[in-house]
Amino acid sequence: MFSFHQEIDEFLPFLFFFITLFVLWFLTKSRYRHTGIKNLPPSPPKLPILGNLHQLSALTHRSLQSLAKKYGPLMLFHFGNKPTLIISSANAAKEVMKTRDLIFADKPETRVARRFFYDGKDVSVAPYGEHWRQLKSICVLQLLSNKRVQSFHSVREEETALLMEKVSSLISISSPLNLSDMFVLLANDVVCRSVLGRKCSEEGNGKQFLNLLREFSELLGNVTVGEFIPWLSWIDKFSGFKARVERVANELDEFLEEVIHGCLDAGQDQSGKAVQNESAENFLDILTEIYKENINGVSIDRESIKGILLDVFAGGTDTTSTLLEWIMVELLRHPMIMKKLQNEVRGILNGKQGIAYNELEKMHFLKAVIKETLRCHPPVPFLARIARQDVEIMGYDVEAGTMILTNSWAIGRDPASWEEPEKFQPQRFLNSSIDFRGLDFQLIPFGAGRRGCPGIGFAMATIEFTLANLVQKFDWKLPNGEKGEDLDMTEYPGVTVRRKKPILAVATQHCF
Ligand code: HEM
Repeated sequence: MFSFHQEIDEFLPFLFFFITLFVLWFLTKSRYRHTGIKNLPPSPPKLPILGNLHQLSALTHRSLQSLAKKYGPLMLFHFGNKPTLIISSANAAKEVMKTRDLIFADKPETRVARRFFYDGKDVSVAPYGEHWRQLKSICVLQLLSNKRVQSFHSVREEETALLMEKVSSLISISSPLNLSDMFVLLANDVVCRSVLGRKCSEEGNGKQFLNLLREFSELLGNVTVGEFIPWLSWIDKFSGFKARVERVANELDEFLEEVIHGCLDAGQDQSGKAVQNESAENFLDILTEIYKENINGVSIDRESIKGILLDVFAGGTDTTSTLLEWIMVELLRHPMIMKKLQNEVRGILNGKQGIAYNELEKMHFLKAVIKETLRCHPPVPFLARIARQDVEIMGYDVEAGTMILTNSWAIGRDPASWEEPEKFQPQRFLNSSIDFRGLDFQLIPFGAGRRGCPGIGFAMATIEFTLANLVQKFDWKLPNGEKGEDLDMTEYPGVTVRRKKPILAVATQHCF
């Protein structure tokens, strides 16, 4: 008989062999479970727990551009332990938003976005699927199609005329004009009148609404530790971030409830309530009809209505005003370009005051100025997506669930796509077919593919018309003899990146 010790002695080599096998199997398995893949994009070194979060500055588009110069146009980041692919070249963007658009048709669900957009019940962060498709097609057909955009022509004319009157009236007091504030008001009045048939800014809490939209953009663009490392979310509470999100979300909700109250609860016009609509059927009327009647089998609930309204108010206000602001900043920095633009616009209009849309079509330099501004200052610098399955991009493996951030700001300044990318040169577009509608991936300020912006036509109609009026009727310069080259170009972070300081300018009436 073997003693116990003898048994152990003989068994030990076997035990050792099996343990080694098990450890090897476990290590291999866990490695593949974590990466699941063979060829990952290059990554900057990361810290435990934080991952690469410490490498981001408040102006994330800039910090990621610098890192892309070192690590290449596809970089794998970890926000906490969340894998995030940063795209910084036109070719890689095309892979994501064209070649494999369907795989990347989902949007990341951040806590802040979920809170603001009623758990993805709107268009912009809704998961890809039937609900999103229905809401997006309602937005396009009922508000943003060419036909609808043309039907709001008189709204744009009236609001632009008001802006011109305001500029004229302020010239006499010869103090600088705050163009930033004027553009926010103009963009918001145009979108509110098109959507609701009335101006939000003229209602009791209208001014507060504009401030709320600004704060909303700032909070939505924030990268917080708690978002990516849930057990550290107490930091967001401690810093007051969570409380700010709650306050802004509640105040926005209150505002949206008030806005739709007239249509949904007060029996529409029958009650003779104090809701003054300009047209019998505006966008909100259509939304509420669908809500009540389930028209054509489409159904939306009250939260979806609020989500869509927030999409179009935010999409139509902050982005449009930010772009107008950057256009004027660049024109004031480049007086020769301003002069060339004025010559074009004044030449085509030949002293005439009103501007017809077919005249805008002839203003090629004006369109080039807008494109060049969108290249240098895309108001929304990141296009966010989620990989819905494992996929390969440009030879690299990307895991399902990876967040994709396409840095359209960096792509617009990529020397591989643009000559002298840091220079503001609208003439580069004069003999070029490159456009911003999502087909030329070196210029994607509106995104591209299924999740691309549906508001391009709406935004461009306002921007072209306003810009043509501003440069036709007035001459512009910086206040206090400030020189263009000294203008502070510091940006303010947010989901929309605008200039940190409002743009102040002095206008003089042009004599025809
Ligand atoms: C200069 C003006 C504008 C800019 C720069 C802009 C930019 C963008 C960008 C970058 C996206 C994300 C696209 C992507 O991920 O591929 C987007 C989405 C969107 N935009 Fe705009 N936008 C502008 C004006 C507007 C306007 C005027 C509206 C409506 C009134 C609007 C409504 C939307 C909506 C609803 C989405 C979500 C689309 C989806 O997820 O399917 N935008 N916009």
